[in-house]
Amino acid sequence: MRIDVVTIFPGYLAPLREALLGRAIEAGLVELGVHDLRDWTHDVHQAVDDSPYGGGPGMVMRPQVWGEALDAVLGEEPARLVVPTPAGRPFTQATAQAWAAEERLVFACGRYEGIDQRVVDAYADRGPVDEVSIGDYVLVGGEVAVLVMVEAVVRLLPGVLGNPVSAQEDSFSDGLLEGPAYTRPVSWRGLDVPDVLRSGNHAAIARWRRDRALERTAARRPDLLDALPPDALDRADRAF
Ligand SMILES: CN1CCCC[C@@H]1Cn1ccc2ccc(-c3n[nH]c(N)c3C#N)cc21
Repeated sequence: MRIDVVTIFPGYLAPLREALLGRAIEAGLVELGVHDLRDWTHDVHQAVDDSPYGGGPGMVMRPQVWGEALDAVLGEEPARLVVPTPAGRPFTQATAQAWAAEERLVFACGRYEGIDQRVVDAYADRGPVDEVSIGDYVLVGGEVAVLVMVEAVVRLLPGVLGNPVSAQEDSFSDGLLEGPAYTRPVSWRGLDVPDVLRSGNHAAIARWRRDRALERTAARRPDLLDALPPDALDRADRAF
């Protein structure tokens, strides 16, 4: 997979070259290009924004600069263009799984009040464009959202995670939140690891973990339970 990111703050994306993602890049599993939007300005001030038509607070990012940048970065190769915005469709684990099958992702990081809408409209004729949000809160720009989305996608690529089973057993992968996890010591500050996890009874351990996941999901994210397909819960689950 090739990932390109266009931003006025390239340094914000430096964490993508650290740790797991950095190793994936070094292993050739991912190619990453980070591009400074101001490289496509032509004025001495390197202006990327202007006042909003219709008035209102703040500034809007200029379509001309974005058009030159995305024409250059996208080139003729097909790619999914992703534009983070609080007004976008929710980015979910299902989105990450779908995008993990893409050959190319290009992320356009907005700032100020956002990017002139005509940029999204113009590129919608050239390929898939997704306006997505990572959650119901307001950030200052798209860069942090790109860090989140790139990590969620790249970790799903074959060869990136040491233990591929992990990705299958994630929270959300089976529609439920993950239950609690424990490691040594068996007793810590008067708190003990649940006996079942030390029993060696794998069926009992699996049942206990499923029950804790159901319990946590019901308590914290009942919406996820409601969204499960009818056959997702077996008789033992329903008994819980
Ligand atoms: C605050 N300021 C005026 C109101 C509109 C947004 C703007 C800031 N801003 C500019 C570009 C940009 C991109 C993404 C996000 C963003 N916020 N929350 C999310 N879940 C996001 C995503 N994904 C915020 C952005």
